[in-house]
Amino acid sequence: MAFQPVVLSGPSGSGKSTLVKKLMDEYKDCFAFSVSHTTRKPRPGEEHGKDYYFVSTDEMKKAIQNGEFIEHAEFSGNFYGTSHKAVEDVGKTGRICILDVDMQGVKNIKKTNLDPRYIFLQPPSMAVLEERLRKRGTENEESIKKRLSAAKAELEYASNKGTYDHTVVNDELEEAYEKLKGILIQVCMRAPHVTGGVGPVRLSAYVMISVTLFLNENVFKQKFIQQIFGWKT
Ligand SMILES: Nc1ncnc2c1ncn2[C@@H]1O[C@H](COP(=O)(O)OP(=O)(O)OP(=O)(O)O)[C@@H](O)[C@H]1O
Repeated sequence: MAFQPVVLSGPSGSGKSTLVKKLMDEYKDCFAFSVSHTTRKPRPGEEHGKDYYFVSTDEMKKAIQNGEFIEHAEFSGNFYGTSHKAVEDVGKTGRICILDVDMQGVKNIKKTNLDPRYIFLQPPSMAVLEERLRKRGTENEESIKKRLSAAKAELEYASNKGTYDHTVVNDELEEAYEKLKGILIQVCMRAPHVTGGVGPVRLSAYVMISVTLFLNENVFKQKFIQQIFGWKT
């Protein structure tokens, strides 16, 4: 059984990398990024097939024409893309594939038959977003302005009903993280939301999920569920 991939999107500075890092640190066997293709040259230490699939521009263009990519983009003269196969490969390992993409990536994915769960990470306000981007210290003034203006468009797009399956407001980091985990449990279960339940509801949900996952031999996902439900192994 392959799990539904998860698309995590949100303005630059909304906290996507921060939350995904927390998730991967805590549940490294449950989630993975797909390996992207790029036409840029490998940097020292980067491995083909692990960090990226390094391909020539000709190969990349052909693959794009063949419809092999879920989404692709060009940045400073190089192509980058996520192939259908790369996402399928993650699914085959029994992990949930996380795609961290911008609004354009979401629009492109919506044109494919990937059928992921779409999660929007929303900053508490534009003022907080600006403050976080400034504090991060990675952008110059021009880049901050560009990101804030893109953020407005992203928020507007996200406000259209049905664009995203879930919205997580990243105000308090721990709260946002817990909410994200609750959504991911739903992806694991492909069943209605149960994390808000207490006592017997949580227990029966836990038993149901465990049996399902056991039958599917996804033992490490049982661990994920156990940890999330507070039953440490
Ligand atoms: N809940 C939070 N409270 C305070 N600071 C936060 C919170 N979440 C993230 N941050 C900080 O905000 C900054 C932006 O977060 P992060 O780099 O994860 O965003 P991003 O969405 O991955 O951005 P980009 O798309 O540009 O990669 C980081 O410095 C991070 O430490």
